[in-house]
Amino acid sequence: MAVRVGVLGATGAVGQRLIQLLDPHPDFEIAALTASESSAGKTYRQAAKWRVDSPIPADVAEMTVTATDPDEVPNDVDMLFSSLPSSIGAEVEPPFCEDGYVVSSNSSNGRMDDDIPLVIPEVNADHLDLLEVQRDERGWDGAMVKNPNCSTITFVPTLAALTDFGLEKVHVSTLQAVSGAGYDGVTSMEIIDNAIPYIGGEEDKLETESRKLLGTFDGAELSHNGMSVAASCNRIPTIDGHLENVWVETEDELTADAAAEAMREYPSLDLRSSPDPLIHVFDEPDRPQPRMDRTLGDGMAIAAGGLQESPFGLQYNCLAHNTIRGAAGASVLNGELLLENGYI
Ligand SMILES: N[C@@H](CC=O)C(=O)O
Repeated sequence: MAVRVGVLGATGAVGQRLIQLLDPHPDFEIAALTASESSAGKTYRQAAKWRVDSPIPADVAEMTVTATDPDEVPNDVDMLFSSLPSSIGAEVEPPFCEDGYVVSSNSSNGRMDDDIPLVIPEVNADHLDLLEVQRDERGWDGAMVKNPNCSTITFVPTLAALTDFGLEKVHVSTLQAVSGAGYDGVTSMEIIDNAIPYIGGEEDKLETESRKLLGTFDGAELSHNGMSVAASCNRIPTIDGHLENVWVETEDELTADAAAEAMREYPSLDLRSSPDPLIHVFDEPDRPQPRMDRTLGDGMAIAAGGLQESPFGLQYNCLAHNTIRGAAGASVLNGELLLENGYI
């Protein structure tokens, strides 16, 4: 039987992607939609300005949107997918967990908290056991798991494939699509014929989240990975798909061929939304490209290419669909992991 789920922040860009992915999902049934007070009481069709590239699901369109409040969500809803703005997430997600809901959240609040698992299932599924620590410390009946920021998700799986070589220093420069900023994020006058070499708070997310994701959990505490990471983030006029240029210095010698093999062989998981292969490595020197490669693996694969040895270590490019693998798809995948591990 499908698990009844709710979407918190259902009218926003990631909320809409969540609905697009959850509506046909055989393990989940959308049973609650929440948004701001101004949307409460409206049908979803009235409340959301639907902009996803497939029709609004007919059954979801007629559902009534409620306020984002535990008292408004039916008790038989077992899991919540959250894509709230972080300031609102920080305020309302914990009360849902106290009330017994299991929350898979894309919101950035709490991602770096010691007792909140930050998870990419194919990379660090074992960090989910941190939920036992979380429940002990917070006294929650529910639980909270976070997925990382979209630009972090794009490069961390490629680093995970290289950990056996001993990661020491990582430099990453991003070319991020406009959808990452949300529908009203950058105006057309700002971004057409332009590139903006600043995305507020983004560099810190890449630098800190990557070290948490590649850290080790000993059953009680999580130690962050000791590698150093420097990031530089740029907004460019693509719609979807974050492209990143990466340089990695390792303890052991790392050739481009060995890196390509490690990435190609990096295992996927037996979860519905996990693609196989997880990392698609291109031999063509001009790939991956956002428009051509962002939908690999239904938007859940990581693409890599341009692997070469450089004076700053291994150099390569990687790409992921930022609103699918980098946001809504990441939360759904964490939901599948929670389900498989008996948290629902
Ligand atoms: N913070 C990211 C969101 C991911 O798509 C961005 O600004 O691009």
